[in-house]
Amino acid sequence: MKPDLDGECPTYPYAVLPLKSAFPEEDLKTTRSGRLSDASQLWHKYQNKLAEDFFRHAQLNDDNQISERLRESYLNRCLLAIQDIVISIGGNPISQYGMPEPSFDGEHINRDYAMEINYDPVDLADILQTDVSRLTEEQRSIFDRVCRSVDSALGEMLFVDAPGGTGKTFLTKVILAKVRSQSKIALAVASSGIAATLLSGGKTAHTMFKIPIDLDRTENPVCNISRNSDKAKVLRDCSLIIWDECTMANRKAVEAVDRTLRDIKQNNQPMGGITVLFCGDFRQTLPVIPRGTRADEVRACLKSSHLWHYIIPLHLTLNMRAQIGGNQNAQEFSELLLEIGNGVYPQEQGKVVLNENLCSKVSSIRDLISKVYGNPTQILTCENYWLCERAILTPRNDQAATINAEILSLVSGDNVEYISINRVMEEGESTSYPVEFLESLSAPGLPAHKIKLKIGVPIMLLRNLSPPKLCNGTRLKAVKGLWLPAGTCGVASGTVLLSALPPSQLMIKESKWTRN
Ligand SMILES: Nc1ncnc2c1ncn2[C@@H]1O[C@H](COP(=O)(O)OP(=O)(O)OP(=O)(O)O)[C@@H](O)[C@H]1O
Repeated sequence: MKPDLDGECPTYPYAVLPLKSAFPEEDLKTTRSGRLSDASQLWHKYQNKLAEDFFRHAQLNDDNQISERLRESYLNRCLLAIQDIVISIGGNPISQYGMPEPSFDGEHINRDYAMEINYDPVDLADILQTDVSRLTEEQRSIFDRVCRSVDSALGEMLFVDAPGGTGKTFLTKVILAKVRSQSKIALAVASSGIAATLLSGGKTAHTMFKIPIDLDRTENPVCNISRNSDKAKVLRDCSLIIWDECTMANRKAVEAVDRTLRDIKQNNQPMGGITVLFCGDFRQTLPVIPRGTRADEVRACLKSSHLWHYIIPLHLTLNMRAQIGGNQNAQEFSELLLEIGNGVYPQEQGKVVLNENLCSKVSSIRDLISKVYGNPTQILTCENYWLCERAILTPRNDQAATINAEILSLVSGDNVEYISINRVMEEGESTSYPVEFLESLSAPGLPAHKIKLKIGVPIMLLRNLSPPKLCNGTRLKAVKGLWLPAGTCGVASGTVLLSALPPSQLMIKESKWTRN
């Protein structure tokens, strides 16, 4: 929810924003600050329209007219669903924004289940109508193979080896639409939050399957899902799982899911007999093992799992990104990436040298910045799409800090400095952990002790404080309110997110920081 920046109480249920187009403009009475003035009146006027999907399900199930009692019950379910969205965005129930309070009496709604079966049939039909005929021959053959496995409940495990740009996202979207259009459950997961946002209904594998964080604690980890839970019901009825970026997943995570599914489905086939489509590219990043060697990474990857023997490999080879753009350099670049990934591209002292036609060489960080952003002052006024099209990537945090400092110095405006709390939780330990030591720590996935921001500069979110929308790696832009605890940001892809990030208490267990 929007923080109370200009002295008025927050009254706008922002979750209704996506539904805005459903309401006639004249009914969207807003206050001077752009907030909805009477959400309750809007609900009473449009409740039947908003609850259409719930009524449709009731009619499909009961095959007759809905009684008044049932109608009330479905309206209540609709309110509960809206409340879920509002809470996921702002953390407050809808009654705080003037909407009627939904009742929980006698209702047990399996929200996980409802989410997986409530895909809009019109959207699914649209995808199928436009995209199935566009599949290339190799995409079509994988599509047919997966559909056959789902239709005949073969419970196969398939792996699509898909180098970047070969149309894996496009293909998985069509497969998901096909299976969901048959009123079956198809779950879409990815190993990273950013990849999950590209999948329809996608979640990270850890969230979906409640995979334990510390996989090394036990030899045979299992997921934290009990047989009688709501989640277990979803998994029991699931027909297909698509797992993107499986090549980055620790094999123990996949094995934990396998054990859990066998148990929940009481079926000793791999993955409890559910068809699973793994996607990924072993030429790209393998599982990250902190301070691990190359051998540790290889040992942790899916290919080293006993499950790999059951997996049927399939391949996407045609680079659609290069094909569609018709850009010769894009084709050459995709071939070069494959050669590097396959380890056959020549190296000079452990480094690869790129052809001049595929890159521009720069001699300093300032040159690099001007190559990417032109005059950095335009960052302040540029459109979000311009910012979305450019980024500077670097493998190390210290290099990122240097580049950030340089860009900040070139952009006009005042620096606002944020400093993390630099005290230990147990006062008695303060002599072992002096302030200077705490300030020098640089934890993975967390900002440094001191960060500087200016209005308008792009920021990358390091921690998913509010998944799935704000997952790790989401790019934000500081738009106003930098004096707030953590600023008010807009998502760089265009949607303005009116949300103050809550102060968090995070605990990091890192043996390298234990002082003797
Ligand atoms: N059969 C197709 N017909 C038309 N366009 C396609 C087809 N397959 C893929 N594309 C387009 O090609 C581009 C690359 O596809 P996509 O993003 O699915 O690839 P990807 O393998 O997921 O890439 P990456 O791994 O780099 O994210 C996209 O613009 C996509 O819309």
